[in-house]
Amino acid sequence: MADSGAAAAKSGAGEPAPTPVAIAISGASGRVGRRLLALSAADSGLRVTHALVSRGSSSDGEPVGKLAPEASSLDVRATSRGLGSGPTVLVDFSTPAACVEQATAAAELGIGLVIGTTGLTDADMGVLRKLSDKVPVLVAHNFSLGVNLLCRIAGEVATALGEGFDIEVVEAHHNRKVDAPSGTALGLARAIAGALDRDVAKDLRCGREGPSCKRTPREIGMHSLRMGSVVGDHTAHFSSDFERIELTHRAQSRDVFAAGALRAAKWLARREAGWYTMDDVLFGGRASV
Ligand SMILES: NC(=O)C1=CN([C@@H]2O[C@H](COP(=O)(O)OP(=O)(O)OC[C@H]3O[C@@H](n4cnc5c(N)ncnc54)[C@H](OP(=O)(O)O)[C@@H]3O)[C@@H](O)[C@H]2O)C=CC1
Ligand SMILES: O=C(O)C1=N[C@H](C(=O)O)C[C@H](O)C1
Repeated sequence: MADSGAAAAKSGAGEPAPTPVAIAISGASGRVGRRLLALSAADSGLRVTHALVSRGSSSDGEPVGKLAPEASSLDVRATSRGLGSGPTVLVDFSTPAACVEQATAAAELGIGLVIGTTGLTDADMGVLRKLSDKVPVLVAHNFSLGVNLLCRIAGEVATALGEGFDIEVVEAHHNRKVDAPSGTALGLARAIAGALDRDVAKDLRCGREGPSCKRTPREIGMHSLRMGSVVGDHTAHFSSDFERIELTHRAQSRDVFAAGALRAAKWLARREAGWYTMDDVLFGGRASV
């Protein structure tokens, strides 16, 4: 590991350094996957055992240093051959289909799951829920502290304002993002809907078009912008006829997602089988901030 010397020094004379948590990264060749490799290589509390890529990936067989130069010290090659024994936790930032496939295989081996992939269907979520009978599973639409705080605050603002405010969520992302609305925007809408006793299945309205699309009082509007290299912006708008509140989070670097997911992996490595969220990691599962 890159700073194992520093870790030994930190642990104090005579104290053995804690055993690093062994992780596999799925989606290792992706935008987030590469940052996961880079940050884990610099973390003496982690050991990367596998860097999973798709069958047919141009990265298959490459040393991980080719995917992220900061990970050149790791003696690991990207592989499409799946997991063997070794990792305690699988960290997945891939595609919905790959996520379900890799997670199912990992759970068979008793490996815990940290899932960052968005665009999962209800059926996909059902599969992951079932896997949590066997292994610890943590699914998060966003691993940043700020977004998880934003969701809580937005729920509290919605409760305090009550009815009478129009609510619209606007998200912006880079032009390579495949799913819309973002998982985070959906999570934000769910937090607001929960606070107001609304139901996203009925009250969420994605976009508006046409001659008769006047908003209804209960609807939560949702709008997705795709442009350039935006890492991830989310705003919840609350507006009456007289005043407006806008709660905004802007991610400035993908490292905020990668660092949050690695923190979650270390936390999950010590947990029993079950279903967990970032609330458990960041706020100890407390109901309010
Ligand atoms: N929860 C959060 O905080 C965040 C979630 N995300 C989500 O994470 C996901 C990935 O995002 P991003 O990194 O930008 O996307 P990318 O498209 O850059 O990366 C996804 C990677 O998955 C790989 N992949 C495809 N199939 C498989 C497979 N069977 N096994 C392993 N890897 C596979 C692909 O490449 P290859 O073919 O080379 O394997 C690709 O590199 C998205 O759903 C995104 O919305 C993104 C940011 C933050
Ligand atoms: O695809 C992305 O990039 C992101 N996806 C996540 C989402 O869908 O919410 C999180 C983040 O906003 C970046």
